[in-house]
Amino acid sequence: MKRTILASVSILGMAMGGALAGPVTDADILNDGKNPKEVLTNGMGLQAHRFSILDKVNTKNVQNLVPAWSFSFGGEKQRGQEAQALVHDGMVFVTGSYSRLYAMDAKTGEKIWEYDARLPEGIMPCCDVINRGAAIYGDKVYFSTLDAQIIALDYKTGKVAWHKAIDDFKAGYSSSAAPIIVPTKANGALIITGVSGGEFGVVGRVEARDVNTGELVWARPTLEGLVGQYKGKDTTMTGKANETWAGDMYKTGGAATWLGGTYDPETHLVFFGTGNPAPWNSWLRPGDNKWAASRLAIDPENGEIKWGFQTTPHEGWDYDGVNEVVSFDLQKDGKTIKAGGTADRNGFFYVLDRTNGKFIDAKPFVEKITWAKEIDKNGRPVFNDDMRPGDPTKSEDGKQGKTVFAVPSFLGGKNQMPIAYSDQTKLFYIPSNEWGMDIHNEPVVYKKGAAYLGAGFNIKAIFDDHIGALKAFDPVSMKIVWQVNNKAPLWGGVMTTAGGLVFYGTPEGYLKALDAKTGKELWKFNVGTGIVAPPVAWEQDGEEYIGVAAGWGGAVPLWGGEVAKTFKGINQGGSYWVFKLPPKSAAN
Ligand SMILES: O=C(O)c1cc(C(=O)O)c2c(n1)C(=O)C(=O)c1cc(C(=O)O)[nH]c1-2
Ligand SMILES: [Ca+2]
Repeated sequence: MKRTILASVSILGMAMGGALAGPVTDADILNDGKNPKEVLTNGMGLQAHRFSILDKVNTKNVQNLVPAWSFSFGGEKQRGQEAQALVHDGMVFVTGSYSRLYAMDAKTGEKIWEYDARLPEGIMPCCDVINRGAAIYGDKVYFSTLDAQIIALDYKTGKVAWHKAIDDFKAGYSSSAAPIIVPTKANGALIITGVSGGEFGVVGRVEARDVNTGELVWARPTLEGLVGQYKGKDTTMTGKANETWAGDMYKTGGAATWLGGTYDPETHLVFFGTGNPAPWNSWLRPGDNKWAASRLAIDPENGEIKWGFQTTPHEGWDYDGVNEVVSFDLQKDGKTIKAGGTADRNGFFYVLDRTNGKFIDAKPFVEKITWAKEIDKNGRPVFNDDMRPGDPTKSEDGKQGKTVFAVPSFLGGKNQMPIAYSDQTKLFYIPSNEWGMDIHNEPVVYKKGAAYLGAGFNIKAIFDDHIGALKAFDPVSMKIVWQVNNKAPLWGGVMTTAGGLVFYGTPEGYLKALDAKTGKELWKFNVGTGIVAPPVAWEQDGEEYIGVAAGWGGAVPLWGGEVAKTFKGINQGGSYWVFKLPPKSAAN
């Protein structure tokens, strides 16, 4: 009897795409999200739905979920574990916050190998030691490090295949995002990454490298007035110099691409968001400051910009526009539109036509927004002028402009934690935060490798009972369908499944499962430290496994001002947790 069941499971497994052994191919990458035995991309599929087609764990049995294994990241000072894991060839790959990469046995959690990038003294990450995950292709697994390097390792042994510098960490560059793999016609599969360092006046860019050698194929600066590169030669300029920037300000203008990108095979476009323009003090840089606080669609063949959409022109509150563009089919007025959904740090959820960047709609996903009244029909915010921190040169001593209380705080309606889109409910699930800040501007001059803000701030709660709120958002009605509040700010990503579930973690240490239709809490488990990473699911020997990295940290404890003081009790750490249903007899 048992043999028959096993045999039928494996036949089904083959029909759905079995567990892959050996090198990861273009087809495997393009198929990610459709083969439940593998998780090959950040986003659980190139379009970043974070939707698992698995339904073995579902609304009826999720309350029985128990730990299968847990893995310690070991070492000292562990914290800020923001990475999404990858699963391939019976192995789980996850990056740790101190630029480490761990390979574990997917069934037992046993360590297979570990790689420590050994960070030098003097690195300058703005927002804690963090890393959001790896990429996998061929026989290699890839990740970038806080000292702005990118490293390829043999995925079976952890041996270094190549190692390249993205940029100079002493100039404020770092790297915190998971790279993405994109198959191209002209240059085969490319590994595409961004840069971090907007708080130090770096020059934001997206770049693509050869997966086999790490050689640079193209680079695309995000700041208007700078010239792109293709195979060592200059190409086109991004926009026109000084059209939306004054003087030379664009040369240290930020717009870092620090959250990484997504790729849409249907339009063959790579989408990257861009961070704050530098410095934060917006009085020093009159104009819209393109392409900071924007979304860019880039041609993966050569790095050309196909379209740009700026969410916060003349940004002045650190509303980085890096948030991921999730490609989805929008059913509206009897038509199917190739859309992109994105929950911006500025508190508005945008739906764009992803073929051309045309604005479709934007509505708030947080309860309160003060910096803008609304988004107009062209997609441009209608500013609340008295919510822009005052010009310091207009103050009595010229040193500190007027303080305003702006909502959301600079840590945003949403920050680094990725949203999910359910192919089943057609809803987006957004880990959001409701908070504000006192913010003022100060004079500042650019100095290489020094903080370049020209602002002071203090984040404060706006409601008594919650800061975090997980929202189910309908991109057709542009309304919130349900929300579940959380006392501490949510800082971990979301996964949704064909089992009708939404999984997410909280700083209080709970991994939770909700009913995707109603938001009803169906299960929770405390992992003993705050969760700031997105969960994943995969199938192993016919069972569904659910994994998440645990370890409180990231920007909230560092920059949370008054709010951070209330979370002193949450322990940091570093571990990977995996759950599954107990054997049939135990679960009834
Ligand atoms: O402008 C930038 O280059 C940049 C980079 C990063 C980063 O690399 O993590 C963050 C931010 N900005 C930022 O503004 C921010 O709030 C933030 C939070 C976090 C985090 O991981 O918790 N990173 C970053
Ligand atoms: Ca920033």
